[in-house]
Amino acid sequence: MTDFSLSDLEKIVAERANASPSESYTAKLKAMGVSHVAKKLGEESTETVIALVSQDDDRVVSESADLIYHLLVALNLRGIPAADIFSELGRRTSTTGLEEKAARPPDGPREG
Ligand SMILES: N=c1c2ncn([C@@H]3O[C@H](COP(=O)(O)OP(=O)(O)OP(=O)(O)O)[C@@H](O)[C@H]3O)c2ncn1[C@@H]1O[C@H](COP(=O)(O)O)[C@@H](O)[C@H]1O
Repeated sequence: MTDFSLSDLEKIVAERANASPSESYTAKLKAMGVSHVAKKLGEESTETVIALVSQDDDRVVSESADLIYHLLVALNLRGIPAADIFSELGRRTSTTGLEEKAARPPDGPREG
């Protein structure tokens, strides 16, 4: 068990994004731009899926950590605080997943 949180990692990412790309993987990702980070996020997603269906628990944990780290970097580059994601998840707890899905527009992001 650890009390390390996603907010802690978000702060580290925000700080390291301003470091030199030669010293920081986060800064290197930032220098490559949001499209590159989005591509990396897709790769990490695929690796997580593969781990979930065919690899051991340690690998699932490792790939999930890679995925979450890259998502936090992507959000940082877009200037979106992780708190916005937590707020949205919190808002959704007032309804069931099936009700929330039914209330979504046919396609595209939801408003508000
Ligand atoms: N949590 C992470 C983290 N998870 C994964 N990774 C990196 O993400 C990469 C994922 O592996 P891949 O094989 O997909 O990528 P790669 O081949 O190494 O990289 P590319 O050449 O494809 O860009 C690895 O280089 C990992 O080191 C992370 N890098 C950094 N962090 C956190 O960010 C902090 C700051 O790191 P720096 O920015 O490097 O100082 C660290 O102390 C950690 O807390």
